[in-house]
Amino acid sequence: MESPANTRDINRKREDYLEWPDYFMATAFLAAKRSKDPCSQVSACIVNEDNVIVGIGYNGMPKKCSDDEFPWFKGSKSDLDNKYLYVCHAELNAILNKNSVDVRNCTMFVGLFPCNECAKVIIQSGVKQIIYMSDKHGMKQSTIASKRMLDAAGIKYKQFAPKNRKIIIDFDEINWNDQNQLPTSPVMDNTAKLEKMSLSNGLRTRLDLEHSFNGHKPQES
Ligand SMILES: O=c1ccn([C@H]2C[C@H](O)[C@@H](COP(=O)(O)O)O2)c(=O)[nH]1
Repeated sequence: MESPANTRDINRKREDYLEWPDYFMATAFLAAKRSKDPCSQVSACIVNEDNVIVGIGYNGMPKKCSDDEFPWFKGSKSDLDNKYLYVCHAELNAILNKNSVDVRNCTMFVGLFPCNECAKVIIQSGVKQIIYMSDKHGMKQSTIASKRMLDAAGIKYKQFAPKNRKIIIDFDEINWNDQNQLPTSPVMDNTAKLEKMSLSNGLRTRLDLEHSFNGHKPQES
């Protein structure tokens, strides 16, 4: 759990930082917020062996298939009027969105246990481990088939055990230590002033500098 801002010690390494697994699952859950699916917002975050995120995706209509025009129903009599024939699954999107050469030996963090179609793509892509949050469709044949294929392919899967049940993102938090900044030193040496001169715009800073050299001007280059 994060400590409230006003109880933090600004001189000690934070102990309440997000650990990798919570960070990756939270990243997946954040991406899921982009999904337009009214029932299940699913997403996947692919991480390589160096803990670098190499792909993120969520369930959504394919590119150029407007999510205002294609259906989000699931109970319509005609399959053509339901979402299932159209939606790209989160896992597929995450793999297609990869920003690395491939996703071999990567771990996939997913909200929902991958269906059989996603399992096929996961196996072919070389992902070696799946960490999932929910197995709510565990009794469905598509999930049973998925597990059968993943087992055969030697891909490990395990349910996520979060350290934090809730992670709150507060856009105002960046300003929490506004009042706790160390005061700037009253004695600024000439080196610092030279750096300042190169960083900020000309005349005023230059005049400061000339003043601090007690009248001995630095040579013009
Ligand atoms: O492995 C999966 C399985 C499903 N999805 C997507 C496809 C749909 O948009 C929803 C499932 O909708 P329900 O209303 O819960 O049946 O989840 C996925 O991305 N990956």
